[in-house]
Amino acid sequence: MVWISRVCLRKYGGFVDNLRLYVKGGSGGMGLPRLGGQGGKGGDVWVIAKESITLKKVKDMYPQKRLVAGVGTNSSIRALKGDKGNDQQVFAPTGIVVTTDDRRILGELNAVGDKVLVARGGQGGSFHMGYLPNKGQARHIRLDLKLIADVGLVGFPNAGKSSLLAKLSHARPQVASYPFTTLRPELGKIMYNDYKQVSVADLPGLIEGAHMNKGMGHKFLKHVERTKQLVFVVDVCGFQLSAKSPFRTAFETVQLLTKELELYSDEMLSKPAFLVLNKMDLPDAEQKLEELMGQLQNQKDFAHLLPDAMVPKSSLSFRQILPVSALTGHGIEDLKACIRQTLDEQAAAETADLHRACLQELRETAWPNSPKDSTGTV
Ligand SMILES: Nc1nc2c(ncn2[C@@H]2O[C@H](COP(=O)(O)OP(=O)(O)OP(=O)(O)O)[C@@H](O)[C@H]2O)c(=O)[nH]1
Ligand SMILES: [Mg+2]
Repeated sequence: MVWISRVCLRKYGGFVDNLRLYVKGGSGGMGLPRLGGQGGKGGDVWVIAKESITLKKVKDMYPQKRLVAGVGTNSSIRALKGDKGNDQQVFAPTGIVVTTDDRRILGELNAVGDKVLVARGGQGGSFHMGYLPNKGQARHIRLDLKLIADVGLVGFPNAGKSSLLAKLSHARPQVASYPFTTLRPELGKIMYNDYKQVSVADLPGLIEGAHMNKGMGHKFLKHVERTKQLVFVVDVCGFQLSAKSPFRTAFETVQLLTKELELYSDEMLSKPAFLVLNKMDLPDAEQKLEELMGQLQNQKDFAHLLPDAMVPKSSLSFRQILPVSALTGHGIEDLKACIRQTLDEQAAAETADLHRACLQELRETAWPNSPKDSTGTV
């Protein structure tokens, strides 16, 4: 069955980022006892990554909400071995994680052409099975879209995330002076002089209490689960959601954002993170920046500013703290350079890890009995 929250659809303008489908492999064909014939295997159901497709299109493409593969043909006098049933293929965009209803991961679609087997066809009847065929595997699966970007922008509403994306890249996301202007994730690409491209995801604003489904909740955080870096975008002059909500200084905002990420998943906080203090063109900005730097250096002394439940367990150590103005462009080139440098360092570390693993494997093959060396040096 295709599942999609109607509220979500209404609220986020038809953007579909998850889909639930019923899939069933085809049953096998009957064996032929008289001549020892074997029935054909039932067809399988596959999810395959394809270009230029969205989950919304997938949803529209399968209004029947069920995908059942073909049945294997029976064994007969003319064809003792029955034919395999037709496979069913569901095309989906890249960036999809395919899970069962109980969240067991069946596979991921990271590149065009990646395939995940989601329902196996039943075996055809044969001598060993008393010539009776097996039914195909049947279950519900979920296709969950997680954008694949190098960098994710996270921040409270109105902090200037979309303005920053527009300054960093050619993307033109909607920008406005009210909270929750961005209703769905947007991607942009930073182009460097050496033609390297780095993708950046702008997300709808997070607010305190997002883990309790306040505002847009946590659901969009899944899109930054796989990014390599996080950029916290904070209005240096603070933020107030509405007249009834408390005013939050930049320091409190950093704490609250860290808490929300921590509540979503500890892994989020293990990524390299930058703190971007936006709106440095505003009159009080320099003074606020100084105040914030003092507070960040002595975080424990200022923990009392928020109720205990809102203070994160661990404090984030940012790779860099960058004052910028998405309006004037001040500090944007520095931010681009920091992002690039860290990505290059991460890539170099990954390559070194890979070399170490290859060396270790070579060593184990060549000298199976040699002691293991965690550094991989042969
Ligand atoms: N003065 C000043 N205003 C800015 C700056 N950056 C953004 N703004 C303004 O702040 C408001 C919010 O900007 P957005 O880019 O829409 O903020 P956002 O974080 O994407 O907001 P949501 O999508 O609601 O989460 C807009 O009115 C922008 O023009 C800046 O550097 N300086
Ligand atoms: Mg926005």
